[in-house]
Formats: sequence, structure tokens, C-alpha cells
Amino acid sequence: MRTLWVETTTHRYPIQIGSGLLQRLPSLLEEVGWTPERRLFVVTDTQVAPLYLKEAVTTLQQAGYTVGSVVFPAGESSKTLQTLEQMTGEALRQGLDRKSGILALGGGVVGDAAGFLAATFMRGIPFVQLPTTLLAHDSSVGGKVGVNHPLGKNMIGAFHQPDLVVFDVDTLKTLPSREIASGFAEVIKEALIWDETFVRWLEENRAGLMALDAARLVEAIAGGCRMKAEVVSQDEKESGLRAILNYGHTIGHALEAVAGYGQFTHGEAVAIGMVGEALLGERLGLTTNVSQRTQALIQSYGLPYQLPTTAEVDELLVAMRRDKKAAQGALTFVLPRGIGSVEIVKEVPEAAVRQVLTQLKGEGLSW
Ligand SMILES: NC(=O)c1ccc[n+]([C@@H]2O[C@H](COP(=O)([O-])OP(=O)(O)OC[C@H]3O[C@@H](n4cnc5c(N)ncnc54)[C@H](O)[C@@H]3O)[C@@H](O)[C@H]2O)c1
Ligand SMILES: O=C(O)C(=O)C[C@@H](O)[C@H](O)[C@H](O)COP(=O)(O)O
Ligand SMILES: [Zn+2]
Repeated sequence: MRTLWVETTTHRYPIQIGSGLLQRLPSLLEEVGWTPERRLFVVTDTQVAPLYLKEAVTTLQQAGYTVGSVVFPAGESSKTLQTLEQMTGEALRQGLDRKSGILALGGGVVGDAAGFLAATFMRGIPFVQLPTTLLAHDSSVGGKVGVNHPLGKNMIGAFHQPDLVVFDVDTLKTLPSREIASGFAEVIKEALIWDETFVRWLEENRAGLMALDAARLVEAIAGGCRMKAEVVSQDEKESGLRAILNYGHTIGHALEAVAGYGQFTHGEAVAIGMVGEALLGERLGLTTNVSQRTQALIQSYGLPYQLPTTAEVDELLVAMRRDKKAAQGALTFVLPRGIGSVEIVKEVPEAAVRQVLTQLKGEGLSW
């Protein structure tokens, strides 16, 4: 088992990564001060429930916990205020109170929505992240929780740190290959913004990683989590540095909203966004030679790197002006200075963004 720590000025919690960890949940909870007096509420989705809910609940019940649960339909389109309201109703019906705790068992959609339930239920109760997708190595760390609005990704949310993150890598064995690729997009992002050596390692170990070689996979997850934990520990609420974790997301989030939630996975949208934002960095003269290597890496992990030809540039621009990083609608991006290094650039000229979006459109893709 690998243990990493998030240490902000107000919160300190472990990230446990390894095999067989769902069976060890009671002792991992005990290490962060949770005991069976705390009533538990497991939040998961319809895809994950038949795979892991019973195992998690039984293990906890055997340790003396009272455990309730709620299951919502799998997919990005469930990350809504309506789901939050339904989960809140179920939590109330099942008798949760301020001393209860929430367990988010699933991918990033479950983690974000269940975390937001924890942030808002009776004005906030503790929660634990139990990620089951590769992508959720990113979403389970750092305390950004929330739901989408039809006009923009994660527009309704909060910062609410978990007490613990437990990543049982055995759960990845059932993850569809499209979701594995999607998860690598965020690992690639973390490498591209922070560490060229990690980029090289991802290039050199692609075959083993794509074949889900256990040791390499733990290495990739731990590498991504370490970078995320370092950034979050320095800037918990995104007053500056943390925005670099948004590399590829100005375009990516706009694409997810405009195409309709769930059309692209989050990782796919971010992958296309990173290629676009690398091209933008080059166009603005911030860097040279980043887009080719970025595209090659993304392509080698089976991820898309082009916008559909049907993509409406005007609609994407409207969505980008609403991005949370933008002040007064000025187009704001995280752009590369080189491989392993980025900067936040405000007031990017629209003409340059238009040119890049047009360049990014691939032949034969549509939604
Ligand atoms: N809070 C953050 O810091 C942060 C960071 C990155 C992404 N996100 C958010 O995370 C979300 C994307 O997360 P995701 O890619 O994990 O999507 P997801 O949660 O929708 O999971 C993808 C699919 O895989 C299924 N699944 C999950 N675990 C499985 C398993 N072990 N075996 C089989 N199927 C499984 C799910 O049911 C779903 O159908 C987006 O909403 C994104 O905005 C948040
Ligand atoms: O944790 C962060 O900070 C990130 O930006 C990580 C992103 O990968 C993630 O998609 C996050 O949800 C985006 O946050 P948002 O504030 O841009 O909605
Ligand atoms: Zn992301």
C-alpha cells in the first residue's frame, strides 16, 4: 500500500493506494478517527453498485457499522442539482444526522456529487472518497465537489475536503477500456504541467500501462496523486497556483457542455483541450514544439486529439467566457511554457482562440 498526504493550512488527510483495500476499509477508517458509532451512507451509481457496493457494505457491517446507501444512474448527465435533491431525500429518509459520514464509491461523477452532498447536508458532514476509475485519482483528491449546470461544468459546488481517500486498484479490472484511456488524460495532464521526467516515463511505459500492469498502474496513480496533493497543499482554494490543474479544461469543459454532458468523457474533452491549448501557447509565442509531443502522447493512449468538424466555434467561445477562471468574461487559459511547465494567461485574444479551434477540427468526426 502507498500512502500520500494532502496537507493544507486547515486539513490533513491520507491517500491510500493499493490492492485489496476495500476489505480493509474499517481499519483505514479507524486510522482517521471514524468508528462504528458513526452511521454511514454509501453513494454510488448503477454501474458500480452491482460490482462493489455489497462488498463494501458487508465489510463495514461486519465491523459494526450501520450502513445505508443510495444509487443513482451512472454517467455525467446525473451530476445535477436534481440528483443532489434526490440523494438528500434518501439520506433524510434513512436517518442520517450531523454525526453521519458519506462514502463516495465510484468515479469522478459519484465523487463530485457525493462530496457536494457531504458539503451541503445539514450544512456539512464528513466524507471519504473511494475512487473506482483511473480518472478519479484526480477527482478524489483536493476537495472540489459539485454538480453541473446546463450552461457550464461544475458551476454549482464547494470546497469540502474528504477525511480520507482509499484507492483500491483492484476495482480498475472491471473498468471499460474507454474509461481507462479517459483516466490517462488526467495523468498526462499532471505530468505535462509539473514534471517532464514523468512525461518521459509515461511515454516509455505506455504499453505496460495500457495493459494494466499492476505495478506501473500504482506508480502512475501515485505519481498523479502526488502532484495533485502538492498543488492542493500549497493552494487549497485556487487563489493562484491551483488553476494550473485546469490545463486543457478551458476548451475541455466548454466542449463537454456544448456537446451535451456525456457525449465526450471528461478525459477525452481534456485531451482535446490540451492539444488545443498547446497549439494556443505556440501561436501566442509562449513556447515552441509542445503541441506535437502532446498530441503524440495523447494519441498513443487511445485518446482523441481533434474537435468534431461539427463543433460550433462561436458556442465554444461563449462557454469559455463563462469559465470559472475568467474574470469579466476575458478568455483565460493555462498555457504551456514547455513540457512540464505551464502558466496562467489572462485576456487571450479571441482571434488566436478562433484560429486554434478551427485548426483543431478533425475531418470525419461529429457528435
Ligand atoms: N473534483 C475534481 O477535482 C475533479 C477532477 C477531475 C474530474 N472531475 C470530474 O469527474 C468526472 C469524471 O469522472 P469519471 O471519468 O470517473 O466518470 P464517471 O464517474 O462517470 O465514471 C465513468 C464510468 O465508469 C463507470 N465505472 C466507475 N467505476 C467503475 C469500475 N470500477 N468498473 C466498471 N465501471 C466503472 C461509471 O459508472 C461510469 O459509467 C467529471 O464530472 C469531472 O468533471 C472532478
Ligand atoms: O482540482 C482542480 O483544481 C482541478 O482543476 C482538477 C480538474 O481536473 C477537475 O476537472 C476539476 O473538477 C475542475 O475544476 P473547475 O473548478 O474548473 O470546475
Ligand atoms: Zn479534470
